[in-house]
Amino acid sequence: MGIQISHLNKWFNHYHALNDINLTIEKGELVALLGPSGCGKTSLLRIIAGLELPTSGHIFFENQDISKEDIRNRHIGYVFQNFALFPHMKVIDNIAFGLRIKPKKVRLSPKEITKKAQFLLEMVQLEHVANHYPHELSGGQCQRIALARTLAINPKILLLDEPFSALDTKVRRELRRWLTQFHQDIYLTTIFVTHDQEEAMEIADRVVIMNRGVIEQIGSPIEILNNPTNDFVYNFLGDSNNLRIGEKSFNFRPYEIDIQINDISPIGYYPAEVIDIRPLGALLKLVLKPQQCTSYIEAQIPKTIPKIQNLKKGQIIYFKPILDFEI
Ligand SMILES: Nc1ncnc2c1ncn2[C@@H]1O[C@H](COP(=O)(O)OP(=O)(O)OP(=O)(O)O)[C@@H](O)[C@H]1O
Repeated sequence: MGIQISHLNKWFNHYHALNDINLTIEKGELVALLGPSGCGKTSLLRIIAGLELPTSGHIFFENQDISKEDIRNRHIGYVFQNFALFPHMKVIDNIAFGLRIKPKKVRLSPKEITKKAQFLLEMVQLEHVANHYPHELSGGQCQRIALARTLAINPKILLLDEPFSALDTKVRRELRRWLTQFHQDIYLTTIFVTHDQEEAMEIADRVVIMNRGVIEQIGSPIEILNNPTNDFVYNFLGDSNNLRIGEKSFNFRPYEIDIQINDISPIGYYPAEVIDIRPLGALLKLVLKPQQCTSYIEAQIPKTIPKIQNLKKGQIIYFKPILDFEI
């Protein structure tokens, strides 16, 4: 189901938590709401779900204005951080629960309910834990069961509010990959709230960057990364060096830098002292102090580049920002 949000505002007493939000989400799209704590992501999600009413503005599901519609008529699946499974119920019964409590006239037969619950367990690739209890599962498995339990009621829209944020980094990475694949299979309109830019970039078709109740930019991960529309978006999307040398100012990412290790300065390069060298996955992170500046900058260079193999702290090297935009 497609979603359209038009001129939506939310005030909490005197606080303008959402300020003229306009957003169209296509059917089957996975959109991430990304922004710092308190920017209004959860408020927007809760208003879409019907848990909260907007102060003004409209929400349309497939061109139908549902702004005042009860939550039960919105056909929403909502999964959040620490989504609680019923601890005294086996996994399979947790998933079947929503189907079993439906009114009798629309309820499936017990056999059909079990079949559907098993199908959902297969979808989240956890058939083997059907008869386990929640406390016997890992955090990542619990969140996948939470998703299966939510999908059991056939939602038209899936809302995920920081569903992986309570998990450790490695599990989060696995679940991100898993979710992207899963979403491609089920093709369900999905809104994913996160404050983690890496997570948003990795899973979303489009990213909505929010800040203090307004939308700063909407675009695909590549569009946003390559063409940030303002300083907030640029700085929010990752580390950046803000460097002033004489009359010139540069903004560049730690990986947007070229390093030369020569005895004399190549044209267009600046001298800097190597302050620190740290491994960072496939990269080396260098902290540099440009000679004409008082502040430090950070450079990230592929570990395998031969010229940096024997780099030492205290050494003078030459650097040049690349892909920089000069101010
Ligand atoms: N029920 C409420 N009453 C008063 N203020 C609220 C209420 N809910 C949210 N707010 C305020 O609205 C702003 C946006 O909150 P919201 O939870 O939507 O932000 P968020 O981007 O989801 O943040 P986080 O990432 O920390 O969850 C915050 O300043 C918050 O204090």
